[in-house]
Amino acid sequence: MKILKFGGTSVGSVASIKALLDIVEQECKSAEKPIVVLSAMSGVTNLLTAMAEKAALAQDYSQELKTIEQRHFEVVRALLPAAAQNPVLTKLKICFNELEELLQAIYNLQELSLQAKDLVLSYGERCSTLMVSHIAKQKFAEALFADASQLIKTDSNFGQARVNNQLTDFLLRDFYENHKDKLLFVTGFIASNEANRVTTLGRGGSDYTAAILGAALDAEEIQIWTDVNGMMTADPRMVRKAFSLSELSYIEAMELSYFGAKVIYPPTMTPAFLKKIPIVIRNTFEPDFAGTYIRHGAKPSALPIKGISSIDEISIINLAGSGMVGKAGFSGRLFSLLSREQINVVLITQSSSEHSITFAVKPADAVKAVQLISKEFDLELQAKKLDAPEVENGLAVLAIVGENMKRTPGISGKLFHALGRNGVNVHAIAQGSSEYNISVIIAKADLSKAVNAVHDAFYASLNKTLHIFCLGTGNIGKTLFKQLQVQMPFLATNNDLQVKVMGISNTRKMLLSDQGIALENWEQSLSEQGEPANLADFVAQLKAMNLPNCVFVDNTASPLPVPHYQGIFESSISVVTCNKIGNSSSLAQYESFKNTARKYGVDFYYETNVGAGLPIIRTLKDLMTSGDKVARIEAILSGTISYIFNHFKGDVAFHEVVKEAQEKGYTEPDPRDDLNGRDFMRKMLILARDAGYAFEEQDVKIENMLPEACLQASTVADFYAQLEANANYFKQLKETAEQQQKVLRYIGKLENGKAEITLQMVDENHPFYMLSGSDNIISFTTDRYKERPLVVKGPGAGAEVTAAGVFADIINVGTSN
Ligand SMILES: NC(=O)C1=CN([C@@H]2O[C@H](COP(=O)(O)OP(=O)(O)OC[C@H]3O[C@@H](n4cnc5c(N)ncnc54)[C@H](O)[C@@H]3O)[C@@H](O)[C@H]2O)C=CC1
Ligand SMILES: N[C@@H](CC=O)C(=O)O
Ligand code: NA
Repeated sequence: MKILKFGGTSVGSVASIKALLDIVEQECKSAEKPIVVLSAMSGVTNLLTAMAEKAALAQDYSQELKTIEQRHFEVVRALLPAAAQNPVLTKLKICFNELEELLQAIYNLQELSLQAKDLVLSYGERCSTLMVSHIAKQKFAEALFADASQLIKTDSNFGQARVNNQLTDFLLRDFYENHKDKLLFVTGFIASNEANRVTTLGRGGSDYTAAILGAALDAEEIQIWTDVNGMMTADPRMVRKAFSLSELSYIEAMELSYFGAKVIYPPTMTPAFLKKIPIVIRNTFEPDFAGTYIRHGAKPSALPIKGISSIDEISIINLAGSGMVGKAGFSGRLFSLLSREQINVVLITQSSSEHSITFAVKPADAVKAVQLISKEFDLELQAKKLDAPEVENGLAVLAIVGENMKRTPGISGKLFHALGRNGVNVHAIAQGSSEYNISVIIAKADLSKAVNAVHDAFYASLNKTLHIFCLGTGNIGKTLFKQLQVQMPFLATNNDLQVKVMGISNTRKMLLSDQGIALENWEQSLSEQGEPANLADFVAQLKAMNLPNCVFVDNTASPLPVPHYQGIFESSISVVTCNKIGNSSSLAQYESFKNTARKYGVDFYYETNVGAGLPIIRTLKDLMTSGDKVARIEAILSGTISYIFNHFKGDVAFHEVVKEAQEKGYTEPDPRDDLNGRDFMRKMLILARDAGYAFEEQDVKIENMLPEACLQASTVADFYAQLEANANYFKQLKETAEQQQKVLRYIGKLENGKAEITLQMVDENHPFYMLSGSDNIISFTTDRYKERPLVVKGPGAGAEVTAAGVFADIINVGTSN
């Protein structure tokens, strides 16, 4: 025989009751009839509580009473034929009249005892079960209403009564023996004490009723029918990727439901565990879904943890003082005091020196706990053997749960890495000695980010989500979006990575979306849904989203985003940038970015600052971190000038080649920055700094290759006009080189603590002679690459290769998370 328990949402509406009866009908096809246990209609227990509290304050509660009546009557009218309605409505009306009298008595006394409250609450289950059992009679003539307050016996701990198992088992077996032929509909949640006063089994106690029945009657299975697909890896309202678990052990289910996963009431597990009766959690609204099995000998899963649970509101109390050291009775006194006063301690941690204890309670209990402690330990406080208790509010608990944890090393490492990497500060840690649960206390504001980050860390096969925020939708920004869009399926399959663009801004518009922006039509979304751009707001909003695994991508050529990097790092967000301004401004700022990123455990990647996508920054970093010493760097690092010199041939005019370079996307947004050597200077400066030189801008000497009038041009149009006007100067330069069978090269050199960029004519013996297109070339002469330098060469400008470099940096953040 099976026990089928239906929760509040399953008896909450006409449609759900129909679904419930279909499920019961299906079960009735098996050899033995099931026993059905029901909760109150959803929301009714809350209404009953509110009414009782109002009555005790002599306030009007008639509206709530009317609502409860109407909800029951509506169901009866919808599900029973007219002729069958009256007897049921009458029975319900009698119940509501009794309830009203009871509330009137509370109103008159202006006093609400726990006993009276239990009696008020009992009407929820009694009315719903009475109603459903009568509706069921239409399908099953043998349907019978059974009031569990006559069958389950408890002590007099009203509100959370403890079951007298022996007597209860006896009564239940006896009742079942005599009613085996009936289809029993039993009230959940309620019981009675020795004096036959109604008691309740604690909030969510209908699950417990099902387990008590199951254990007493040796049921083959206890089914808990609810409105979700079983127990999930995390709260699906917080973690979109949470998924249903197919199987759990009793202990895992207990640990998961203790913190938050309110799918099953934790005490339910004990009777089922003792009798090894499987519990299965199923969804009334998706009856075909197999649900979650909680059973003895549950197969250990391949996953190191089963789930993540949380409590979103908690306070911690810190107790410290010399009086606690070695005092065996101290914790005993403390915790029996709290238990006596019904303060539930959620978690405890104690330092090994025994000098301090931290424990967590519900915020509503924190003040009371401090008062009780202050009174109980008055002497110790006065003698300064104990410091005044400290309360910290606004906290949450996150716990990872799983039996496999104790067999798998590195679990806590992974947990703390995910938290640290995302800037989640841990206030306290507790690990059960069972090692089924590691709990951390964190700020409530960080909970959602933390649960998502931890979920991503442990369920890697589900694809980790990298949240990116992009500034700049120009040449590079646009190309990056195209590349990302094409590559997304590959990343999901091969890198277990999902890249979501959460925000885009240019100088005109900005758009942030917590769902992510689809890259197929980002331009349309930005123009139609975007707000006027405001950089400070954009940064403030992306920080406030407090998402895990975040990257800020600066694809602008503007100085304005740069001052925000610092605060972005401090919010534990990585930065990827092709904008050279950040790293080539003051040395102090360059160092501060590096140090802050390191301090907050995030990445700062800027490969495209030098040589676009060519692996130059990375190569230098590898040389430096492996202890090599750079003796000399020689390089051509302006793709634009390289292109110009490679194409300034024959009759073509200089300014026309410059124009071509701009049209091909090699130049800076302002081509003057390339031709006046400024862009090259920035690259040399960044390289010098990465090679360990404390350089400022003026330490890189630039040999100017333009006539003065070109340098003085005040607009880009004027610049082109001046290039044209000085055509002869460039022509001469070219011809001089050609006459000597040489080519023009703009070459940077860093050696002996000096950096310079010079215009040179080189012959075919020079290693930089053979270049084409927008090629960059760099040679590193180091302690280890002494005889023959390490050379990197290839296209060093252009939207495709630059966006690809930014892309690779983003993925490197994703995979180092
Ligand atoms: N073109 C190339 O081959 C390479 C370019 N880079 C760098 O790439 C960066 C971008 O270059 P392009 O895409 O060609 O520039 P672009 O001028 O085409 O685009 C710049 C974008 O940044 C946006 N922007 C500017 N200031 C902004 C602000 N304060 N807030 C929000 N958005 C802002 C603009 O609206 C525009 O969408 C530059 O820093 C450049 O040095 C780096 C390596 C190679
Ligand atoms: N404008 C730059 C682009 C790469 O940084 C160049 O020409 O090299
Ligand atoms: Na590069």
